[in-house]
Amino acid sequence: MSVLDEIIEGVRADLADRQREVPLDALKEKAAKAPAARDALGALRGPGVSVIAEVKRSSPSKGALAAIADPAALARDYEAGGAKVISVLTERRRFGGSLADLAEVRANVDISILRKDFIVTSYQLWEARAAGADMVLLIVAALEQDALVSLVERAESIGLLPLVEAHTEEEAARAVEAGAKVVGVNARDLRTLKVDRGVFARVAPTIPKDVVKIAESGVRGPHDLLAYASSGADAVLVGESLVIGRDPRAAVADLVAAGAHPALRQSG
Ligand SMILES: O=C(O)c1ccccc1NCC(=O)[C@H](O)[C@H](O)COP(=O)(O)O
Repeated sequence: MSVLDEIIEGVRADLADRQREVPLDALKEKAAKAPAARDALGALRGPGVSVIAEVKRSSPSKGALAAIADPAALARDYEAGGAKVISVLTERRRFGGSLADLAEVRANVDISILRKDFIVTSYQLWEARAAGADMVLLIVAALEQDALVSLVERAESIGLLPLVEAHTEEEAARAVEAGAKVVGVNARDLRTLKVDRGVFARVAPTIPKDVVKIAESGVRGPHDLLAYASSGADAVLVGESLVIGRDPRAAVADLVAAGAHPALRQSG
C-alpha cells in the first residue's frame, strides 16, 4: 500500500464518522448560510507569481513541523506578508488539521481559503463550503477519472474553485480533461514522498496557457520561487519552510517580493 493509499484509508474512516454525525442535508443548510465564496481565480490570475501560504502542523514526510496553537494568527501573518490564498490542511491523522482550523482562519482574513485534504466524495465539498472554503484540492492520483470529473463539476456548482493536482504529464492531461481551470503540479510524489523540483518544468509546458499553474511543494525561499517562475508558474504553494521559520510574515513577504519582480513576466 502506498503512503497515499494509507492516508486515504484513514480519511475514509474519519469521513464515515462525520457522515454518521452530520447528515448531508444539514451540511447543505450550513453551506447555504456561509458567506459567499471569495474570488480565488481572480486573485491567482493577478500580476506576478502569487504565493499560497499553508497552515501545516505535521506531515507524513517530516512528522511534527510546528504546533500552530493559533492558526488564525498565523494566517493573519501570511495575509500581512502578501499571500493571495491561504491553504489549510484539514486532514487530522497525518497532518494534525481540522475543519475548525479552516473556519477560524476564514473568519480572520479577507483572502481566499483552500481546503487542502484528500477529497473522495462530494460530502467533503459541502463540508468545505460550510466551513467557509473558497477552493478545494482534488488529487488526480487519488481519483478515478469519472469521480474527478464529477467532483470538479460539483465543486464549481457550489461555488468552490477546484485546484486539481498532478505529478506527471498523464495526470496533468487528466486534470485538464476534467475541466480544471487551476492545475497544481506537486513536486512531491504522494506515493513515495520523494520531492523532485524538476517535475514542474517537465509537466507545466503540457498544460494549456489559459490554465493557472501552481507549483506545489519544496519551496525553501525566493530562489525556488524564481526557478518555478522561469518554468511558467503563476503561483507557488508553500508549507514547511513557512511554518518552521521564525518569522512567517517576513518569509511570505520575501517570496511575494520575488514573485513581483518585473523581469518574471518576460521570462515566464
Ligand atoms: O507533505 C507531505 O509529506 C505530504 C505527504 C503526503 C501527501 C501530501 C503531503 N503534503 C501535502 C502537500 O502537497 C504540501 O503540504 C504542500 O504542497 C506544501 O509543501 P511543502 O512546502 O514542501 O511543505
